[in-house]
Amino acid sequence: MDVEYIKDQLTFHRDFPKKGIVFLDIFPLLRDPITFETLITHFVHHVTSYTITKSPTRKIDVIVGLDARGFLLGPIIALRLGAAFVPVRKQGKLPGPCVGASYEKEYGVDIFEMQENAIQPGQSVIVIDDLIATGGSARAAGELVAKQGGKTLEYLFIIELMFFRAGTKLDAPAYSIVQSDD
Ligand SMILES: O=P(O)(O)OC[C@H]1O[C@H](OP(=O)(O)OP(=O)(O)O)[C@H](O)[C@@H]1O
Ligand SMILES: Nc1ncnc2[nH]cnc12
Repeated sequence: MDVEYIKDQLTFHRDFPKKGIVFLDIFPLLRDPITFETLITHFVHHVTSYTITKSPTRKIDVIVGLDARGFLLGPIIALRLGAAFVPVRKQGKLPGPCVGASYEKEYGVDIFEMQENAIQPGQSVIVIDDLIATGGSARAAGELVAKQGGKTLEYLFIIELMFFRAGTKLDAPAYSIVQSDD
């Protein structure tokens, strides 16, 4: 029921940001407080009923959110779970020593960074973003978590675009509320 509710409000834009790309816009979900609440509750329920059982301490220590749309979801979920929130940002945006990882996306190449010691060795981590397309961003984020000694238990997304099903390998399972069929 909540899946259909969320799916109905996702919108697609052809040829954005460049020709040939069908851009998926999640912002309509955030415009409606009931939809936004449904979305967050869905993620929190998934984590508490499924993901947490895979953590040795039965606790999620860190939610990692990806620049920029992962920042809209990650801190809220972190607060609800009593976990830390750690941002992964595009290169040059975070102060102090950082660890980095490069990745290729649907429409370009980028470098992600995370502040050094933002994650402690052995901590249980969930990575969250709005969507997964090629999986390049998620894979780079997982690399940063691993570089700091963290353990990614799961990758969470609102929607998984078809490219991901074509075979990107991550070091932990990916969970998406909606599967795209375009
Ligand atoms: O699975 P991938 O092919 O890596 O693509 C998914 C990523 O692309 C989008 O972000 P984008 O890099 O466009 O940045 P933005 O959030 O700053 O718009 C999206 O929010 C994901 O982070
Ligand atoms: N098709 C798409 N729509 C929205 N964000 C994206 N990020 C990468 N591919 C995307």
